[in-house]
Amino acid sequence: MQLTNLLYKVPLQSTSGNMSVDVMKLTMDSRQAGPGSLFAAIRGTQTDGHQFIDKAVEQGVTVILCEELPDNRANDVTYVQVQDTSYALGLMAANFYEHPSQKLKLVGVTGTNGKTSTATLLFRLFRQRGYRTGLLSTVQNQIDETVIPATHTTPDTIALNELLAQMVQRGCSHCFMEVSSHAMVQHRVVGLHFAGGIFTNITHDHLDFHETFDNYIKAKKSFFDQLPASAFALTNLDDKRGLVMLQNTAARKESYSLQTLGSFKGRILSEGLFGMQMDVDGREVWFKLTGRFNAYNLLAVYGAAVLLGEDAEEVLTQLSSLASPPGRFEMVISDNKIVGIVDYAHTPDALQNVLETIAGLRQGNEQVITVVGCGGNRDVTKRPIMAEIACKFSDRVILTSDNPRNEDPMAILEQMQAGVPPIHFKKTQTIVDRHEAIFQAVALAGPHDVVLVAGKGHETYQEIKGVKYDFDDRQVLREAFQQSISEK
Ligand SMILES: CC(=O)N[C@H]1[C@@H](OP(=O)(O)OP(=O)(O)OC[C@H]2O[C@@H](n3ccc(=O)[nH]c3=O)[C@H](O)[C@@H]2O)O[C@H](CO)[C@@H](O)[C@@H]1O[C@H](C)C(=O)N[C@@H](C)C(=O)N[C@H](CCC(=O)O)C(=O)O
Ligand SMILES: Nc1ncnc2c1ncn2[C@@H]1O[C@H](COP(=O)(O)OP(=O)(O)OP(=O)(O)O)[C@@H](O)[C@H]1O
Repeated sequence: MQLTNLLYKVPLQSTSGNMSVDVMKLTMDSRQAGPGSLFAAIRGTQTDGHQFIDKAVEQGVTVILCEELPDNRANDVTYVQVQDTSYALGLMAANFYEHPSQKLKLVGVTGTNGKTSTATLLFRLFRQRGYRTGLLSTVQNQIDETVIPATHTTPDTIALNELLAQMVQRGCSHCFMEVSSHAMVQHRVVGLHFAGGIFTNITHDHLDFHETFDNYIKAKKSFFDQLPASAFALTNLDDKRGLVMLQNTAARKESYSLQTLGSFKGRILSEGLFGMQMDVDGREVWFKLTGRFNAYNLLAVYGAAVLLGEDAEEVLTQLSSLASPPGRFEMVISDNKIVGIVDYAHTPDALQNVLETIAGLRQGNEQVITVVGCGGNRDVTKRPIMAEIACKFSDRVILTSDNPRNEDPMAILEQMQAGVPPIHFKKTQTIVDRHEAIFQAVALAGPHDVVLVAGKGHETYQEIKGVKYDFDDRQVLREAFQQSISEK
């Protein structure tokens, strides 16, 4: 695409060099730059892309997009200076891929918890209704039946537009995507045309990146601020910040609630480990998913589908047959009836929700045994809080490693231990090795007891010092169940 076309609607500060050059590729990584490509220099969290401009030029790059022009400029390279490279790159990526988001009904889901569940349920529902559909989520990206591994919750702006373009090419009519707060701050969705936005909830998370809760709220809200008037903005009225999210949106304001009068209303009538009965806008429906948090997700999915023009009754019938997304309250039951639950709860709020849900489903005096850890190189403030929550709602707790990444696993566990109240010391154990921790939890369990393995959900690896080792909580649980049965 000719550079001038690529720069359509991009606010420029200055340019130098040939503006009629053809750009065949966009990249924000100098290592990927070469002849025919445009290298966007982005100031990141670890380093400043401007430092790699010379490298990109050495490799024969055609265009440099930057905030600060280098002193020594190459004659055969075009330089485009903008105020904010990430923002400009967002607009350019949409231009480059010819605005795929305008050719789809694109719905974004944002919030601390429930994004993957809500987006995945929408994706499955729309596929079941016969639409070719796309999904961009933490667990995986998908174009109809084709699975494409995901590296981020929200891909970078180039990858994102490319994926949307592939969806259009494959005849998709809808795409459901997660919009993380990181994506908003880094302008990953700038230039996209959304048909709708959904807010799930906001609680303590990612303060390592946003620094204050206020900044985190602002990042989430900015998604709704940028929605067009033609879109819907569907919020959770039961969340304290539900209405704040919609304060400045141009989109049509819609809401859902389990407690008050929203555009879409739900009520849990009864629930068990294997499903729940709800009243949704006056219709009684049985869902395979359980727990109050899933009631919110289902209501958001139902509301969004209706706002996209689908028939309410048909939507509810089809939703009732859908199962949980991978690693979200996923059950593994042993032959001797120990109930294993693998859940991606890696925030204090999610952990509390899952444990409260389990407590609500208890029928007798079954024990709840929780195995939980916290990731390394991420928000440290949640570590003691998660340990405290685990203790408050469980009969036995095993603190263990999550993805320690580059941190010392024992140091993370010490920070978690600091949150264990003295009255709970006796029921708490620390086992660094996650495999051993899960085996120990199963060894402590009897029939009908619940072993909750929290934090890693669908992940099939454990990341230790830059290496991803094979590790799947569901698989380890199955092995532990087998061993416990052969020993008894
Ligand atoms: C904190 C964060 O969001 N980081 C993302 C960011 O990296 P960064 O800002 O640290 O980049 P950097 O390493 O400082 O480099 C700055 C620039 O120099 C460039 N560079 C660097 C080296 C070089 O030799 N040449 C070169 O050009 C880099 O390509 C980059 O453009 O930009 C990179 C390129 O898009 C992302 O891959 C990276 O995601 C990292 C891997 C990450 O872990 N992100 C997580 C925190 C994230 O985004 N999470 C949210 C979900 C959160 C949730 O809800 O759970 C997500 O949407 O996935
Ligand atoms: N609506 C909800 N409210 C609160 N907790 C939820 C909700 N939905 C799911 N959860 C809990 O949060 C965990 C993560 O759910 P989910 O993956 O859907 O959220 P997410 O927002 O996509 O998080 P991430 O981007 O980190 O994957 C689940 O395993 C469950 O414990």
